Amino acid sequence: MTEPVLRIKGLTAGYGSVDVVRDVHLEVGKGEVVALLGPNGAGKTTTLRALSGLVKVSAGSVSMDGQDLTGLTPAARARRAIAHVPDDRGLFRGLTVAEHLRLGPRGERIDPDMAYQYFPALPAIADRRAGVLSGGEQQMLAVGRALARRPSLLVLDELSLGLAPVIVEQLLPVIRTYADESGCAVLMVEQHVHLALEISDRAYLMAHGAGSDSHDAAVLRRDRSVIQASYLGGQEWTPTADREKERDGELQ
Ligand SMILES: Nc1ncnc2c1ncn2[C@@H]1O[C@H](COP(=O)(O)OP(=O)(O)OP(=O)(O)O)[C@@H](O)[C@H]1O
Repeated sequence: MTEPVLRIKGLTAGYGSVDVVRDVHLEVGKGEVVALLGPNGAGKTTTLRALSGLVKVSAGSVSMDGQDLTGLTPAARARRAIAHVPDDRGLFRGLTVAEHLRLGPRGERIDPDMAYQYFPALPAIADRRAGVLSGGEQQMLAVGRALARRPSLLVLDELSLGLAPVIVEQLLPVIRTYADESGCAVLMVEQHVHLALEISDRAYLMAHGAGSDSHDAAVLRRDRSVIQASYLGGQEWTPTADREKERDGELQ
């Protein structure tokens, strides 16, 4: 079997002396889009931050292309072509779009054309400062900036935060296309479960700091019981989009 781009084994991590993520196992292959799903506080963001070296890991390992990243700083991991788009987007309000697309850790290749290719709306606003952009424009810039680094692993934390669903519906397919065309491995945390599963190959479900086995996204799209159990401990759960359709009488 070919080595996955990202392999997380038995990851236990947290803040101070408290581990909030325990024994999480996860893999993402070349060109795969994998969703990490789960309710608030499940430990999804902590898992992403741990793999990028931003949170203390007390057990387990994170490896990329078979190489253990333990002990590497976040900057060193970024040089290994991990691009992490945090949930606050990580932009500088006073810098323009073009300036953001020239930025990169020292010695790292930056290719603004990648950002402009995947987000054709960006060139027209290249001279605008990030602070005056709409939420959707900011998110295009945040993701575009990550793509400009030509990552092997793209880590996305709640792209949809603060965005209208219609904007999310436009953004997420770009991620799928990018993974297909570039071979980049994508790990994404997303609260819009329904939309995330539309573009994902597989998903892992987290609850109370623990992970799950991998689930095929197509199966989860058809059978919601697994997700229901993960999110609400068995309470009824329906994706927002489907709730709207149900209200409109489209679903039984
Ligand atoms: N900086 C921090 N210091 C201490 N505890 C934290 C810190 N950040 C998060 N936590 C705690 O760790 C647990 C997991 O949080 P995390 O943000 O990883 O969950 P999540 O699944 O991403 O949730 P959400 O979907 O709400 O963002 C929570 O109980 C949270 O309160």
